[in-house]
Amino acid sequence: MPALKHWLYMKEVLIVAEWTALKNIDPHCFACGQGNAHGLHMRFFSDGERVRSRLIIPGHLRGWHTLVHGGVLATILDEAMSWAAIHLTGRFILTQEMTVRFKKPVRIEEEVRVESCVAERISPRKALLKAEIRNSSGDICAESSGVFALFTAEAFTRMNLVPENMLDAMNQSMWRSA
Ligand SMILES: CCCCCCCCCCCCCC(=O)SCCNC(=O)CCNC(=O)[C@H](O)C(C)(C)COP(=O)(O)OP(=O)(O)OC[C@H]1O[C@@H](n2cnc3c(N)ncnc32)[C@H](O)[C@@H]1OP(=O)(O)O
Repeated sequence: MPALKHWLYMKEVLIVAEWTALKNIDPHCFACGQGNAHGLHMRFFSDGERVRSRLIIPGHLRGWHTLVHGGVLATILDEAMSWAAIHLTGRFILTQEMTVRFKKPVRIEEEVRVESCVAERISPRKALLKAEIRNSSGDICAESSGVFALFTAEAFTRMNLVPENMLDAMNQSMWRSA
């Protein structure tokens, strides 16, 4: 294989290897459920330090005219921080608090990219997450930070939020790649 072709091939292999698709658990989740007819159908990828997703926000989620509703952007940020919290800390999570800064309008039907990471492991039970949404020009349109409560599988079971059989299934597959 000529050197340039080989280099491009290796680059592609590395890029694919760098960002691994994360396994989806709940098909009904508004943000990541692939079976939710009204949802955002987000799919997530991780490089081990960050989590990211690309999506086109459907027209029915608009606020003003062709602009995406701010609450929808907050949901996207919350979801991205949640997946980062789960995958990068290896814990079940609940969003405890979050702040959002809306910096530029986002248009419906435009591709956006969201990226998130753990900014600080505050304690064994708490982490600070950050996320940002960029438009197709690469501008940061919204950014967030949030405190997430972290739970072991046993502690999350005690919270009684998700049926135990579903939690078991999640616990077995959540930390693996798709
Ligand atoms: C594949 C991966 C993806 C999978 C798909 C899913 C996608 C993701 C879905 C994304 C969805 C998006 C995300 C969403 O939208 S999550 C939905 C939105 N968020 C919520 O509903 C959170 C509601 N808030 C609370 O429940 C509390 O405020 C929390 C729990 C967050 C903090 O409460 P706080 O800090 O004020 O604590 P406390 O002093 O009151 O404690 C009371 C008791 O609670 C227990 N307790 C509390 N914290 C922990 C802990 N960390 N480990 C173990 N136990 C814990 C413990 O018994 C404690 O008593 P003690 O024993 O300490 O004395």
